[in-house]
Amino acid sequence: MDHIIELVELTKKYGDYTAVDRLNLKIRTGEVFGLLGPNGAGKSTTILMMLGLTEPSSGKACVCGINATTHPVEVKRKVGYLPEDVGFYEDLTGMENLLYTARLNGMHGTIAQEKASELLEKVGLGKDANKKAGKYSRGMRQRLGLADVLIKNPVVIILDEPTLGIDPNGVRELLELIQKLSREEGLTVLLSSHHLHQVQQVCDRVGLFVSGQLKAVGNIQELSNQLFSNHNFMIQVKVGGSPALSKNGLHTALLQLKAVEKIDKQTEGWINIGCSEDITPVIAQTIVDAGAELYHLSRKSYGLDDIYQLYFEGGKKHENHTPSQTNVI
Ligand SMILES: Nc1ncnc2c1ncn2[C@@H]1O[C@H](COP(=O)(O)OP(=O)(O)OP(=O)(O)O)[C@@H](O)[C@H]1O
Repeated sequence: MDHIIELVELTKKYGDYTAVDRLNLKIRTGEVFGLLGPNGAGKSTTILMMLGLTEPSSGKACVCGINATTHPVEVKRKVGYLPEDVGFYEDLTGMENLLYTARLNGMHGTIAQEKASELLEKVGLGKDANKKAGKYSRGMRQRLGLADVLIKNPVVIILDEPTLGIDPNGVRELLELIQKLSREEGLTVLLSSHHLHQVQQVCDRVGLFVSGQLKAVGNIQELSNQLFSNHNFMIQVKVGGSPALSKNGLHTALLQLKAVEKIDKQTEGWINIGCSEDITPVIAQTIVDAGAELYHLSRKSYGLDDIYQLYFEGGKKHENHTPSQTNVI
């Protein structure tokens, strides 16, 4: 099966309010997919529909080819779900909590013991296996949550804001662990978050959610191409020399280049040049030929920051937007 999750025109309304609006999305087997969007964008509602925990108003959500609304129990057997806040028996140890889940899933005796130990090692809690869950830090609880999800042998894991409230080191460790699990075990991971940097770090592809709608899907390069197709290459230069020359002669010379689509002059000699193709050497030559002094030249590419800003802070920013990621030539 190429696509392990398939959402077709998935919609959820609460009265007149549309929380999820005609969502179409296919997630490939084995990929780490990020649902990225601000609070209230509809990520959790989408996840609940995938798990069969809330009914869509229209459309459908299929996981492993199974309709989550009509066959929620079958879907739950395939999917491990780690909610924002995992509940554990605080007086039981990490190991005892895992054994409890194992028993609920029909796993007993030595097999359950071995599996629980293996998973605790895998999530980095080997040394803390016999510590009470109530004494675990937030990061440790999330890692125990991952082990708790994995003991059910799922093929898909869905993580809702897994890094919330964890310190930066813990976040890094958890994300590395999620990525490793996906690579080593062939697991499909769906991760919901509003932390763009975390999503960028760990996800193969990202879906951008805004007000219940999926605005764009792809890896960072694809998103960048979809959203900034007007100016595929932004070349930034800092020039000096005669003010008259840089104001008129150079501007005209640059605009005469076929690939140049837009020129934004900034202060202190900085100029952003939007181009349809990478003509970095030609721009350098044009500046020198125009008699200006070239102090800096770099090609910028759009990162998730720019993409996020475009959608979450309004389209107006797009026009004057300065990309954040710089490849200095
Ligand atoms: N049971 C409900 N009744 C009415 N409105 C709801 C209900 N559940 C969610 N909503 C609304 O639907 C919208 C989407 O909520 P949802 O929790 O899916 O967003 P989210 O992207 O997961 O946000 P967060 O990151 O804050 O969890 C929000 O405006 C929310 O208030």
